[in-house]
Amino acid sequence: MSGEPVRLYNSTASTPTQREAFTSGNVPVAVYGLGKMGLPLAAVYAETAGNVIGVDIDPDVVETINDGGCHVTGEPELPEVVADQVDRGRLEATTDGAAAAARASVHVIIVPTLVDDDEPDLSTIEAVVEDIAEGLSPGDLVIAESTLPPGTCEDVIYPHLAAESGLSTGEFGVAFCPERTASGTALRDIRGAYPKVVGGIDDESARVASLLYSELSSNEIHVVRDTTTAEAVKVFEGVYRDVNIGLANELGRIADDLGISVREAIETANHIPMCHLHDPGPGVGGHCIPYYPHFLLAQTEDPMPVTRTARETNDEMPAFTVEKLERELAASGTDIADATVLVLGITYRPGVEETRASPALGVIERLDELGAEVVASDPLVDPAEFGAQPVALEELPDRDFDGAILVTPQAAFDTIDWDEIDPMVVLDGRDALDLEDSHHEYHTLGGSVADRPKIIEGEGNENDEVPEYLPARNEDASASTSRADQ
Ligand SMILES: NC(=O)C1=CN([C@@H]2O[C@H](COP(=O)(O)OP(=O)(O)OC[C@H]3O[C@@H](n4cnc5c(N)ncnc54)[C@H](O)[C@@H]3O)[C@@H](O)[C@H]2O)C=CC1
Ligand SMILES: CC(=O)N[C@@H]1[C@@H](OP(=O)(O)OP(=O)(O)OC[C@H]2O[C@@H](n3ccc(=O)[nH]c3=O)[C@H](O)[C@@H]2O)O[C@H](C(=O)O)[C@@H](O)[C@@H]1O
Repeated sequence: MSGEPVRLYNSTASTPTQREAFTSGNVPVAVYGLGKMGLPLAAVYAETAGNVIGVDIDPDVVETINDGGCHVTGEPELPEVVADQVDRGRLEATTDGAAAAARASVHVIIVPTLVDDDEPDLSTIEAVVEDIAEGLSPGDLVIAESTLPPGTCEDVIYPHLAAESGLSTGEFGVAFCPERTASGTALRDIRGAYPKVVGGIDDESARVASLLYSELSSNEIHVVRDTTTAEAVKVFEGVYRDVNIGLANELGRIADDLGISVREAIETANHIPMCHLHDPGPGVGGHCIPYYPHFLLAQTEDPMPVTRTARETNDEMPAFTVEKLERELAASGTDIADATVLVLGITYRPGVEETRASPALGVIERLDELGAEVVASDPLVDPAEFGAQPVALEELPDRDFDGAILVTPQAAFDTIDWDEIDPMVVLDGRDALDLEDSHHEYHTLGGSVADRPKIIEGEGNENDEVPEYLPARNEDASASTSRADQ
């Protein structure tokens, strides 16, 4: 970088000149939070603009990155990109957020927004805002990528930055540009798997953020009216998922009453575009989906019964799962209080080293309450840290279990030779095992798609395309019907 940092907010330079300044490293970018999302984001900023200062409060994280290492696991290509960008001096890390803020002219917030007793916890966000404010200069842009309760940028971040920095609003910009990324595909997602949503506290903030993300991402930039709308987009995506998982779990729970495989019915129903039923399971984990509904529930007087009930349904699933096993054990003459139960999978999703709100925690807790001896296996975390006795997969044939619950289908579980393990009652929470014909008593949550629908090829419709279903926003039903007949 040559000389003073270039500051883009309120810049009068031409757009090509501003783009050139950004991509040639003259717009230093500070990224606050170098975790599962922050490090991939910092890496893509570095490969795009070549002048990134990553900030994390964890000195081990900072040291690892400055040594060219990568502490985030399960992200293809990330270790190589981080090593290369650090080696070329395009990415560095520090624990000093204020010093990083003083050097940067774009500040990106990607630290956790958690929930404490169903109330959003913005303490981490506010700590980062304090750091940024110490180094904020006229012409800077602050971008929040952490998922936030709608209204946070406008009511908390923007005024807080102005008050703490002494700058007046209009001298610096704030934008909300949500992180639409899932662990395991972070680089692909950030580089453009999905359109990038941009909401500015003012038009100039939206302009600068759009310019930056049109360089980072190959996908469209969707500019919405303001930061609150952008915050709502992200939270709504998460609430949509939580509500639909709640519906899937509610349908899965009546599989036995209906005497069907609900999963087979779901897979078949999902062949039409107006149906996108999700998967039943033992619960909803991670520090995102279980939290996002509370970002709305906590800030409206409206009871929001659909959102609230789905959240409650998902929260009940770990206990429901254990009580289903309890019933099946009792039916085979075993009292769960005298049982030894194996729990397979503790992280919230396969291959992701994250246990926050994992259904396994509720499963272990409920088994414990019922008096069972709980043994568990997970290749990514130590079960002993979660109240279960660890067991290695190779030991399973030598152990005596009354029951087992599969919570999270880690890839390593494919190596289990179930024929070598003494018969037990198995409850497969994710339809991940194939034990129908084994010597175990096998049950699932919601049935199995082993009995997939038989598809008999048709002649195909005239234009061989699945007809559009949802009428476009401004079209009336007749127009859309005629479209559907096309
Ligand atoms: N994990 C995911 O799948 C997605 C997460 N998000 C959003 O991104 C946020 C971050 O998620 P992850 O990266 O998964 O979290 P994470 O827990 O993996 O990483 C957070 C990092 O921030 C650091 N940190 C905490 N306080 C800090 C501070 N005051 N200053 C600087 N660094 C600090 C921590 O040391 C940690 O390294 C989430 O809370 C969510 O809002 C959005 C999309 C996907
Ligand atoms: C709307 C949406 O799909 N959001 C994604 C989600 O990713 P996340 O890593 O939280 O995983 P997830 O696939 O939603 O799973 C969350 C939890 O829900 C469970 N789950 C998921 C889907 C399903 O049909 N049934 C089900 O029980 C999973 O087992 C897991 O315990 O949340 C991310 C986020 O915002 O943090 C987001 O970027 C991702 O795109």
